[in-house]
Amino acid sequence: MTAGILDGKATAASIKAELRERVAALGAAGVVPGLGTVLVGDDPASHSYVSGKHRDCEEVGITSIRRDLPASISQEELEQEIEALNEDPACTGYIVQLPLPDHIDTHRILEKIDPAKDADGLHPTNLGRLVLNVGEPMTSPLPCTPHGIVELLLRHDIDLKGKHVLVIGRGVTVGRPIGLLLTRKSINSTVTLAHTGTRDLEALLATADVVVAAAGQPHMVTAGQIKEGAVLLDVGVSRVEDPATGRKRLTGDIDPAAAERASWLSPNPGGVGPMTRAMLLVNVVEAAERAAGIR
Ligand SMILES: Nc1nc2c(c(=O)[nH]1)N[C@@H](CN(C=O)c1ccc(C(=O)N[C@@H](CCC(=O)O)C(=O)O)cc1)CN2
Repeated sequence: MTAGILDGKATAASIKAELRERVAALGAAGVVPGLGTVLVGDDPASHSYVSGKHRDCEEVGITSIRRDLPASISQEELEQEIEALNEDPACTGYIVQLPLPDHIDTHRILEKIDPAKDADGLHPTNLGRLVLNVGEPMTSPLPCTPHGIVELLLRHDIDLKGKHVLVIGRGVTVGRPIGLLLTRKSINSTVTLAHTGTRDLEALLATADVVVAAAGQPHMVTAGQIKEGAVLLDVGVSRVEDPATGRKRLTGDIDPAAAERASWLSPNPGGVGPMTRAMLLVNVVEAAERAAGIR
């Protein structure tokens, strides 16, 4: 068996095409959606992700508002930046790029975001709505990576009903919220959340129908460990030195050789990452539609 490719780039391109039409409809109603980004410090990967988000905005007609701030910024100064975006009518949704420097209290920053402008779906109010299962379809933003994974699977007609999904990694942007989405009645999967304290990961991998690997451990999931025909979603990203060139290379959590035994595999790069970016745009457009009373 050779796995089909869950092509995140192509799927994200279709979603962006759909969004262009919705942005045009908003424009006809006099509403221009605007995405704000708050980036603290000089981490090259974070800079590259934020630049990518603004390129996406340009593609679909969303206005960009970019706040690049020094790593030395204080908690108070950063909170003032957040308050300014909450008040800015041109900014209909925004994100704070993570991770923030160690001296910043990330929870306090995320709590300051106006939940109606929370384009990442990471404000406690919006995560709480997800826990409480408020509205289906949702009336509040969903976290981008979990939403992107579910959309990637559904748009490839992969049936998740009754399937056993093994999620590896308990981070707040992926591992914790994805189980809440997959166990909603409309999807109806059974989810196991594994983490560094999980005793027999091998046994779980050997029986899971779907594996979402979000641990940030290069090639931790291998062909020999998975169930024949499993669906594999590779979320984790590490930068590992290529011994041949001495240069750092993006490496996912799943060994690409696992494609030999899987039914579907999301490549990394080119799988879940582009979907994360696309779902951010969905959140921005939906927030603008709600604010305009269109949704
Ligand atoms: N506020 C947030 N911070 C972070 C999030 C998030 O969703 N919200 N997730 C990650 C970073 N991230 C988005 O911000 C992100 C990471 C990777 C990609 C992506 O498209 N990756 C490409 C490869 C990129 C490369 O070549 O370097 C891919 O997978 O094809 C998009 C978004 C942490 N922080």
